[in-house]
Amino acid sequence: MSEPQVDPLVELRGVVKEFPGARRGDPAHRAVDGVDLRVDAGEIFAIIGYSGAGKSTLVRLVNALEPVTSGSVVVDGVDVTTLPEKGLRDLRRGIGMVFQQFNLMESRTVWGNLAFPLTVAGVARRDQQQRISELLHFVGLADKAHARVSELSGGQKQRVGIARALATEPRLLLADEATSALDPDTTRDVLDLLARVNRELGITILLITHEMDVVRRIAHRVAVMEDGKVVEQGRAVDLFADPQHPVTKRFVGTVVDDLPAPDVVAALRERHDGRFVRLAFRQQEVRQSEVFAAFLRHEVAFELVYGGIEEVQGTTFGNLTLALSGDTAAVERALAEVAALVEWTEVA
Ligand SMILES: Nc1ncnc2c1ncn2[C@@H]1O[C@H](COP(=O)(O)OP(=O)(O)OP(=O)(O)O)[C@@H](O)[C@H]1O
Repeated sequence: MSEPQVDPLVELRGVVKEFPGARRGDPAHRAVDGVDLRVDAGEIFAIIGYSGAGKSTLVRLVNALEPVTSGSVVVDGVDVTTLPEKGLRDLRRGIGMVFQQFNLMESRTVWGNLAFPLTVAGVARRDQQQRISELLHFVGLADKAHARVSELSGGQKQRVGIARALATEPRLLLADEATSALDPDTTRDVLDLLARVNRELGITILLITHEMDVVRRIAHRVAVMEDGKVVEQGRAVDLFADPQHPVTKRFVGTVVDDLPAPDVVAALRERHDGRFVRLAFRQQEVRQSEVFAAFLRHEVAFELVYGGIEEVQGTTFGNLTLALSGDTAAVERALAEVAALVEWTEVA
């Protein structure tokens, strides 16, 4: 079955960005190295990579804060690499930005921070009132309108940051490490808010992060960057279930326990007899109960010693390491049946 056609909102083709070397005569530094990327209207697309991978530079090319060295960047049907000044202003008005350090006017009130982009966009004062009030309700800060930003918590500041980004009704939101300065609970709240922005307002979100948990929680699709290149991209569920590139595997490993480390296995062996096998649950259709029933039918005792099941965009997957004990032949028979349901590997 072919996927339904969705219009791309952002399309990068063969994009290269070089910065001049630090000293004269130094070779140019390629921060973005031949990137092809397509963000569909209505989705949450994540770019993940370690520090220096080129994520921030890539995002700055999308809103044309930096010119590309070569390649094309098309946003909402317009090639931004050739836009004159007026076109750039229109482009940026259609793109909301959310930053790691919030970039708010700290000494001004929440209201003042939200009024600013509206004034710049030429929205009359009486219309600003209505819009700001809607925005504050949407982000859950209706009672903070007249508080100074400096009095707010980090999570509240980021809510203001998101409200400000939404003020001029953009089609696209660029979020650069929007939750990296926040604690885990606050991160969850802010990610929930971004998911609502996407779902309820229909705004496309391109976010960059170095945390796979952010991807797991809200991204529909993801691109993994290393050394300026996209090394792997696809649906978030597919990348979690079957990462190919070593960098992707490392990122997925931060969220999903893969195999217990050798010292963990050694410690587990002191407490558990029998064979250790790892079961890889990769599809929603495979129910754990069916797998466990196979062991029970063959009178094989099992104990879960490591791993866990995660959920990504409604699909469950994960790895469970079991200690199996029972008659050797019975264990073999049970594993033969289990192999028809899930992939299993011996844990040495
Ligand atoms: N204005 C600039 N001049 C020179 N080099 C730059 C400039 N901006 C970025 N770079 C270099 O380009 C590379 C990619 O940087 P970039 O900030 O895009 O990476 P990143 O993946 O966003 O990492 P981080 O999360 O640390 O910001 C780095 O080697 C960086 O030093």
